[in-house]
Amino acid sequence: MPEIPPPQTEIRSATTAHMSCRPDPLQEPVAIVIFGATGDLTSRKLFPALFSLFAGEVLPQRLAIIGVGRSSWSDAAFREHMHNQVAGNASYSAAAWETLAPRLRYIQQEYTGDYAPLAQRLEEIDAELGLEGNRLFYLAVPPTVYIPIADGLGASGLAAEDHGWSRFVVEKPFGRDLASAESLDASLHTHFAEHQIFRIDHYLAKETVQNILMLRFANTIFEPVWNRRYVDSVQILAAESIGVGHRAGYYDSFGVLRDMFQNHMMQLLSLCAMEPPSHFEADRVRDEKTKIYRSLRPFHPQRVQSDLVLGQYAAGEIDGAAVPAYRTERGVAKDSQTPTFAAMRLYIDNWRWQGVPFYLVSGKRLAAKRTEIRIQFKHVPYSLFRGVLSEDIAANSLVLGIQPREEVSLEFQTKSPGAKMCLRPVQMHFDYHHGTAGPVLEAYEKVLLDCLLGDQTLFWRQDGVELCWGFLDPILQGCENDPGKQPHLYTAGSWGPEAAEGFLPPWEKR
Ligand SMILES: NC(=O)C1=CN([C@@H]2O[C@H](COP(=O)(O)OP(=O)(O)OC[C@H]3O[C@@H](n4cnc5c(N)ncnc54)[C@H](OP(=O)(O)O)[C@@H]3O)[C@@H](O)[C@H]2O)C=CC1
Ligand SMILES: O=C1O[C@H](COP(=O)(O)O)[C@@H](O)[C@H](O)[C@H]1O
Repeated sequence: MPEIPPPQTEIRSATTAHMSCRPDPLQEPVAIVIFGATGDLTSRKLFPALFSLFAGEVLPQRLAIIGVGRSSWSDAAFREHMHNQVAGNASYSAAAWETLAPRLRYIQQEYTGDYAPLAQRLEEIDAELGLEGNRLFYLAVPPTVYIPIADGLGASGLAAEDHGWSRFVVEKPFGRDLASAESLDASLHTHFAEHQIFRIDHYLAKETVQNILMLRFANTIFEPVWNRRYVDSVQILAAESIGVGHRAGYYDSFGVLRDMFQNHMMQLLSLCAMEPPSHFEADRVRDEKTKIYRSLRPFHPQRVQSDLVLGQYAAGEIDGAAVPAYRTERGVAKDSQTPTFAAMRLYIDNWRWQGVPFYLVSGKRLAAKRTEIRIQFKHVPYSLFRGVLSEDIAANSLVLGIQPREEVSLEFQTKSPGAKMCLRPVQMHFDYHHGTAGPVLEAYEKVLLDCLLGDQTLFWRQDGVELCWGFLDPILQGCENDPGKQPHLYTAGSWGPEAAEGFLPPWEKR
């Protein structure tokens, strides 16, 4: 008998048109001013991304990367620290470093202090390097100092756009509830106009996340079935194997709902559920996302019990290594009730999605790092193979893999070769990296590039931020005021608490 080929079909790239996807070199001179330059985000993400863009000849030649912080670092210490962050990277080039290093400067600054000396120093660097007054202020600092920094920049004239542009980039969290998000926004708008404010969600810069809109709206075959008639459920999973690390102080007062759901999970949800915008343009795209947030069915108190499972990791093992319980992590309260896991079933009250459950699941210290979106289609309405097939016909699913592999796979049924009518589930599989002409931009490279281009398409707009807080606030209050809603413990290295099993079946096969 001939050997049956493996049940996997690979799709190859049909064209090399994506060659033109390499970013165009930026011409406009700029000073990139990073507040919190001595911190974790700058070291691990921002500087490596900037270095990679510079080595790839995307950043302009007339450039300064200016670290700002309370620590008394010198330019030399800043350069040495940043060099250590990139020296071992694949994109490292000694020649690029030699060219970039003189463009790195450090300025000591109290965040609540007088910003006149900072403004003066920026003027001097600007004049020295010919930066034409363009400034990107990136806040890689704890959210408690967002407002003092905005105030300082405003008071010293650095928010004004009289000579060149001035942009203000903030990391999440944008507040910790609706009221604080509104008040943060009001403070920022005292000094900056909306077109100057870039609210980052680095998930939007991940390749496969951007691909959701391309897949849906650059093809005709998916959209006709992308609705309640054919879709049984949509499952959005963002699983992490890491714990809270050095961020316990922040995390223990925020928890998974504020840390992952208010932002990344809501963005993934809206990209899957939104209507096609009339144009791929920042406000048209964000208008459609906003409509989804407005259509979220509110969580009544009973639904906090039935449609939400919270968890917190207990000690366990991941990849053969022992992992401590959340409550024993440094910086976490010994009796902490902060959830590190949540599984939520929500509904979108509009014509397209009426009755279709969306399952959102995210947690730390789970069995693996995996972010994916599964569009689970309905079963065939009627089987003409009854009595012929011994097994049930599995429903189709389309899986958009975001991490660790960026891929798309469609699962469907075929006949197994042979004399009998036997089912064979197969996958059509597209690996995002297959046939790619150039390196895929890392998320922070894309974020920084778009900030420099002034393109807000992949950034939050304040109405979306507020609508998502408006949806989550009653849930958070319901959980925090209900002693019966304490998180279920789950073993680190598992797929979450047993109580969540019904939310994203079947866990073990993932
Ligand atoms: N790290 C990450 O992976 C991610 C971080 N973020 C967000 O980015 C921002 C920065 O995060 P991260 O780099 O981890 O933060 P860090 O805790 O490393 O702090 C960054 C810098 O801010 C200054 N700083 C620290 N604590 C205080 C304080 N209480 N008051 C004033 N300044 C302080 C310090 O610089 P100095 O003392 O020199 O002034 C520090 O180096 C946060 O808003 C975070 O939520 C978002 C996504 C991922
Ligand atoms: O914003 C955050 O995201 C990370 C997960 O990001 P990823 O790109 O590694 O998936 C998460 O660990 C962190 O708690 C959260 O603040």
